Amino acid sequence: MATGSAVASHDPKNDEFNPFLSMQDGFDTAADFLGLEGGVRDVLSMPDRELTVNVPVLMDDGTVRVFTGYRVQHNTLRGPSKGGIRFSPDVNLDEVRALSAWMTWKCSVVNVPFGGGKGGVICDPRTMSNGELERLTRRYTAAILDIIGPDRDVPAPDMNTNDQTMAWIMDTYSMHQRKTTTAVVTGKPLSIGGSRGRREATGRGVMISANEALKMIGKRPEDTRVVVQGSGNVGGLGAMLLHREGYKITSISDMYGYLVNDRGLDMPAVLAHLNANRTLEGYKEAEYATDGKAQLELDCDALVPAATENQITSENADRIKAKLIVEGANGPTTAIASQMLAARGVTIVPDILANAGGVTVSYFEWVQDRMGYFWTEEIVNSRLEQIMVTSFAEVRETAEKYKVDLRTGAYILSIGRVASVYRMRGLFS
Ligand SMILES: NC(=O)C1=CN([C@@H]2O[C@H](COP(=O)(O)OP(=O)(O)OC[C@H]3O[C@@H](n4cnc5c(N)ncnc54)[C@H](O)[C@@H]3O)[C@@H](O)[C@H]2O)C=CC1
Ligand SMILES: O=C(O)CCC(=O)C(=O)O
Repeated sequence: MATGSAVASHDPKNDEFNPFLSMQDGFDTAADFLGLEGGVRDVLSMPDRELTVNVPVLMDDGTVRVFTGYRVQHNTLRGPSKGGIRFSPDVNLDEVRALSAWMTWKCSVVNVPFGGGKGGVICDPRTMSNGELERLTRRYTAAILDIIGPDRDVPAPDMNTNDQTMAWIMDTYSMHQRKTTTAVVTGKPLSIGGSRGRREATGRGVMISANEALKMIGKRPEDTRVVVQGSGNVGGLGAMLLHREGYKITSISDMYGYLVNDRGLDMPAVLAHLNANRTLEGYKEAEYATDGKAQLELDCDALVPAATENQITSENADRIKAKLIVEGANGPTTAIASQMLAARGVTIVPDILANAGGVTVSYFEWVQDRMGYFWTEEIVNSRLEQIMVTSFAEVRETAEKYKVDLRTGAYILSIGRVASVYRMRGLFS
């Protein structure tokens, strides 16, 4: 069997920015600490299954365009694969492979009974109408239909997809099954089997992780100035919840620019402005700037990258001023940058822990759909808090035991759990 590195496109100049290689760097380090034997190591370092589809979509102007999409299932040892679907012009197979592997480790860190999967479609949703997005979503769903399902692989929202996208997926799948099957996706609208609390869950998990990290480094939310990159589901709602908790959000961005106010932003007002205008620009109570890269280097106590991969790299790691980074996005810090920051004593709460609130409440949604019995928001939030706090403590204990940073601790904990299931189930021979 080939090793995982054989599947990643290898280009020495761009290796730092290949998310799959970044993921493998963390995997290899943890596998060395765990002394993982060859066969288990090989099988866990590469995806179980990769599906590429090219789907024709009727555009509003009467033409037909073909869109390429992927669904990668990294691992199903602990349960059905689980993970979001993103729509973006930057989607590529190595990215989806990395994201699917991170889902395996994430589900294992928070100990929910899923493996990891991820999907993506190369498209620019900003230039597409609602009708075009619906037709694309339905054709993509039909193309991956054979490999998804409540007991196989359960998609969810990610960048540029939302509860409406999940409703279309659920409906398309259900039409083909000839029965309503709500548990095929999570992150759905409440009226069709969504869970209370799922929309805010990833941001809530980021907030809980920040609270736990502050306890660890001996700081209080009121004394913590936070810069947030991204103002979508994770960044926007995460910033709102941090603000409510007493943190001072001094800057927030979207893909076009960022706001700064050293006295702290009024987050409800910022999000109301963003909802009304689709841009942060024009918000009166803060400065607005467009050089997004400079935002990450602003003076602050904590940085929450909640947009996309490869934002903190060997290029800017030395100029990052934050002493705490809570990774809302998947893979925002490259492996090299992570080492540079660790050497400077910066604490990083890694993505597979910090943003695991989303998949945790997705798990709750899947359970509720299968029971046909729905929980109150208080129950969802308190169970989420319990899982996040326990997982943080377990990652911290593992990191202390092996004398490593939190990222390596999280990888050791999660890969160790998956490997033990692998040994318990036995090899198919
Ligand atoms: N939605 C979810 O439940 C989860 C999402 N994530 C991860 O969190 C990240 C963000 O996802 P969502 O908030 O769901 O996406 P989203 O589409 O709701 O929001 C993305 C935000 O990032 C901004 N953005 C995109 N590229 C940027 C750039 N280069 N610089 C600055 N801002 C940029 C966009 O303008 C937008 O504000 C992704 O890495 C995703 O994989 C992780 C766990 C769960
Ligand atoms: O809610 C889920 O199932 C997965 C969300 C996701 O894609 C992620 O955690 O990166």
